[in-house]
Amino acid sequence: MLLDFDGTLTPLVDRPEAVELAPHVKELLIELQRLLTGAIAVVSGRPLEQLGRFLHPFAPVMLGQHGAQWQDRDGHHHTLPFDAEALNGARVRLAALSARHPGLQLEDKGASLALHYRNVAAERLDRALIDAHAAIEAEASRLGSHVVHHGKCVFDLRLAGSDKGQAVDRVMGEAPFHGRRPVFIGDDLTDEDGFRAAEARSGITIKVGEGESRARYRLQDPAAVHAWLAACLHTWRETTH
Ligand SMILES: O=P(O)(O)OC[C@H]1O[C@H](O[C@H]2O[C@H](CO)[C@@H](O)[C@H](O)[C@H]2O)[C@H](O)[C@@H](O)[C@@H]1O
Repeated sequence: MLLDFDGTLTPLVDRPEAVELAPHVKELLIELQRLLTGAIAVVSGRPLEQLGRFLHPFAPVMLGQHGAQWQDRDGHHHTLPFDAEALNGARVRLAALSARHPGLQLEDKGASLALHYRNVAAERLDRALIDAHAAIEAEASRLGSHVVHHGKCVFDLRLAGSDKGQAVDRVMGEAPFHGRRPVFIGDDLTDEDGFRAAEARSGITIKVGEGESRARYRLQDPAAVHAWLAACLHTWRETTH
């Protein structure tokens, strides 16, 4: 079971730090983890440290920053290499830009940066989008190590060289996932790579919400995801007794 986080496990909220996973959903996920003998992973654009905090005490296999960060069997975190000093330059310039645009928020993810525009007022949005897009593309060209990904009300300056498809391959190559059929659930463009990789392994793919997708199935929103997971848990419990 491979789950995206924002927009899939949790509803989207105004600020990245304001997200919360309800205690009953954590309990559900912990139960699923037990039943699936550990074969449950969260594959997210967020950094691992954040994910660990938001999910606690649920502690699944985690892949962060769209696959550029992962945990090994001993729980150690790994990140694709990048030039921290060069990224710091980008961080300083993008922070200055966000200070000039009310509502524009810079998220520092360690190895990647995101410019969120969900809270920019409608009358300022066009200008903010033009400036934010130009600035973040310029930083991607300067760095060479990063690419721009346009997510939900966000420009993500993420590490190149990996995506959620590679994250799925990484997870599925190891126990306890190896040899099982993946189920990938996600809501955003970045999850399409995960769907492709899951399909290649005859997996089940579920898109959350509206919009074009290569996924085979559809759930309306995170509440529907929770209900579906609860139904799976119920059925699997019945069949394993
Ligand atoms: O791959 P995901 O787990 O879906 O992460 C994608 C991005 O999610 C977060 O941003 C999104 O959710 C925020 C909180 O609901 C919302 O305010 C924002 O507009 C969304 O884009 C996160 O902050 C990013 O770092 C992730 O890349």
